[in-house]
This record gives sequence, structure tokens and C-alpha cells, in this order.
Amino acid sequence: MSSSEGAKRMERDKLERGTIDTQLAALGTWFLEAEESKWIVRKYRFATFLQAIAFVNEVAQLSEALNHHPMIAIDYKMVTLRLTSWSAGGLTELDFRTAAKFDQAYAQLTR
Ligand SMILES: C[C@H](O)[C@H](O)[C@H]1CNC2=NC(N)=NC(=O)C2=N1
Repeated sequence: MSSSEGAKRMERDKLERGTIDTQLAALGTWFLEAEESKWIVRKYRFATFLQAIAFVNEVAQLSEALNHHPMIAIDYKMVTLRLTSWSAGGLTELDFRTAAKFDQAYAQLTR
């Protein structure tokens, strides 16, 4: 197995609660949805509805590129994203890498 295949497998391994808490602290923007440690969630606020929709389109592109897809709720000018790895039955490194990408996209669209 190549080292990149090895890294991919690890990235999709289910994380322990301690690692999840460390990753959440590193992001500083996402929260555990419930105590089961299965979903992380973030609400993004925008100045306009169309800005929110532009963000959702960017999230769609990033998700396809990463082959990792969030649950998306659009509530007028607020977008809620939820991430988990259903294949692993919990949260993985990939969820946190994806969350960081979404945060970057938000920072770019709102700066
Ligand atoms: C076959 C394909 O790789 C899987 O269905 C992918 C697609 N996108 C995904 N997205 C998320 N969030 N979790 C997954 O487990 C997942 N699995």
C-alpha cells in the first residue's frame, strides 16, 4: 500500500472523543451536535440571501472535490452545515479537514 493510501484509510477511521475535542478546539467554530459525538455542526450567517446561496454553491463544489458531503439547511440568510462519516459510524479526520475548508470558503466570501 502506498503511504497516501495509508493516510486515506486513517483519515476515514472513526475518532475517539478526546481527539474530537482537540480538533474542535483547533477549529474554534464548530460544535458537537449532541453528546453521542457523531455530528459536528456550524451555523454560518450572511448579509444577504444570495450570499448564503453563493456559499452553498461553493460548499457543493468543495464537497464533490473531497467526496465528503454535509447535510445542508438554508434558513434565509443562515446556512447550517452538519458533518459526519456514515461509513465510519462517527467523526473522522476527514470531517475536520472538510469543516476547515468550509470555514475558509466562508472567510473568503465574507471578507
Ligand atoms: C461512496 C462514497 O465515497 C461515500 O458515499 C461518501 C460520500 N460522501 C460522504 N460524505 C460524508 N459526510 N460522509 C460519508 O461517509 C460519505 N461517504
